Amino acid sequence: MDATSFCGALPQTKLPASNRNFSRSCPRARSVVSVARHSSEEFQQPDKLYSRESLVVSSSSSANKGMTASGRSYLSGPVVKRNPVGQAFCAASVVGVGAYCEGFVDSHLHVTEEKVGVLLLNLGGPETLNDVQPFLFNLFADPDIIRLPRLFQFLQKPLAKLISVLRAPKSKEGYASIGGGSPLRKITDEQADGIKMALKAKGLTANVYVGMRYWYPFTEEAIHQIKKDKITKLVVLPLYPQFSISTTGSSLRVLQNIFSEDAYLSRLPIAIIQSWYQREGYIKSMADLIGEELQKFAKPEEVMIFFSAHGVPLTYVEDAGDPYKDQMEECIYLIMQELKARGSYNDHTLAYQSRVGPVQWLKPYTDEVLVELGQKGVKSLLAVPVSFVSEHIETLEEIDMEYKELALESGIENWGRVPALGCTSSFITDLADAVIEALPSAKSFSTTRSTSEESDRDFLSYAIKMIFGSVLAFVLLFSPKVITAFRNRLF
Ligand SMILES: C=CC1=C(C)c2cc3[nH]c(cc4nc(cc5[nH]c(cc1n2)c(C)c5CCC(=O)O)C(CCC(=O)O)=C4C)c(C)c3C=C
Ligand SMILES: [Fe+2]
Repeated sequence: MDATSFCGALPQTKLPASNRNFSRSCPRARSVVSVARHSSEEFQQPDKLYSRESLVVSSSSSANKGMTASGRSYLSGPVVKRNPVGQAFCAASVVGVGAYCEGFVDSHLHVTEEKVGVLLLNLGGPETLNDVQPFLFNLFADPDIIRLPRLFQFLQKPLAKLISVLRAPKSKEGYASIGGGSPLRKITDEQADGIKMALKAKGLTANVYVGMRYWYPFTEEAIHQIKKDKITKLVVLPLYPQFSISTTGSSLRVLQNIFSEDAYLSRLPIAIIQSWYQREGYIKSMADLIGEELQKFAKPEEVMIFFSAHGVPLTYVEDAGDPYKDQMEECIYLIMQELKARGSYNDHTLAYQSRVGPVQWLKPYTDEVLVELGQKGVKSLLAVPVSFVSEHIETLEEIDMEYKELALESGIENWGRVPALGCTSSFITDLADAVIEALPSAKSFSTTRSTSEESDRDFLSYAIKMIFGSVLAFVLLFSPKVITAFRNRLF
């Protein structure tokens, strides 16, 4: 077995002891987790900004509840901006990334009698060029990707059809250049096998399922199988380290819809790991990969580490309270702290890639920063994709081809790229630990009901949002900028 790979074979060597989490040493984080274990209601804040369909979302760390990030208090870094999103996924338990499992042995012994399932959530990608347009349709038909006010939601599908047809030729070119399809399904299946084996090696037998948001195997198929297998406890693990409304949030909304309408599923104890970007195992695995790539440069200490994250539209963060940007910044901070602890003091920067459409996205933009760095005289650059843990079109085509070419044209002479984590064994082991830590907090979906007062408040905020949203959508949809964007094929 490849020393760094956990996929494809049972581990030969003794697995490392359960990875501690960065937040473990933080007493505050510990108390957060104990709330998560005993009362999911305390996480629910129904008047928060992101509750399109009263889906309540939350990242699992203390950082997302407006506290100083657990990792930061541990490392005594700067304080993170308070984030407005801090909600639990309905009645299901939300698990702190640093879930502190006192009495784990008891819980563990108990869970061995259960039929445990792990559901990995991911985006999905077209497997052939013929899949590209329908895949894009599914993506743009998602109300968490194109956020229309309720009044205009009847336009969602026609708009998705239009944008997917217009964008398909450009996307097809991209997929053609990486072999004719997305590698996402294969890699995610391998990660699922790896997690299953890592869990087994830790004494927990579990079925691991893959549920994709926009392509096969769809989340609905995975849930169908979970029901068929009569799973008695489920851990939901999105394969996005950081939470975004557009990724984890969207997949959880699908789950919420399915679970709320099914008697068996609504009683199934479920734990959701909303984000895990500050887990020690993840941070260390990222630092390992960066360290290895740095050594390939003639002068590693002179290399600029360039974190490139997938962007989201600015309104997600500024208006809808998406914690994505804060979590991303904290994640980069933790990785850099880890590198410093290992003696690497490289300069670093963070930029956002892959914007789509005419609206403003998180800045700075990757392409613009690369040009600026080249102009400023940076000669060696190591690109680090940081929002996704598999190779995909945006690493293989956008970074490896487009951005590399742009960087070299802009004066950067030495280019490197850190591979995605994929099946790196320390990473897979850490995800398995996250599952084990989450398990005791599983709660059934049906244990909490919203009060009538909450419903009233929801209705009021819905009415306000609908009125303002409609006006905004009208202005946006028919603005010259959007019309120009279509003409210029920005979509
Ligand atoms: C954390 C990761 C991701 C975020 C956040 C995200 C938001 C987001 N994406 C689009 C539009 C597209 N994304 C596409 C592909 C794609 N997106 C991610 C990840 C995130 N997206 C991945 C991993 C992939 C690739 C899957 C694969 O096939 O390998 C595409 C299709 C490709 C293309 O045509 O460029 C689009 C379109 C939006 C609008 C958005 C936030 C609102
Ligand atoms: Fe995307």
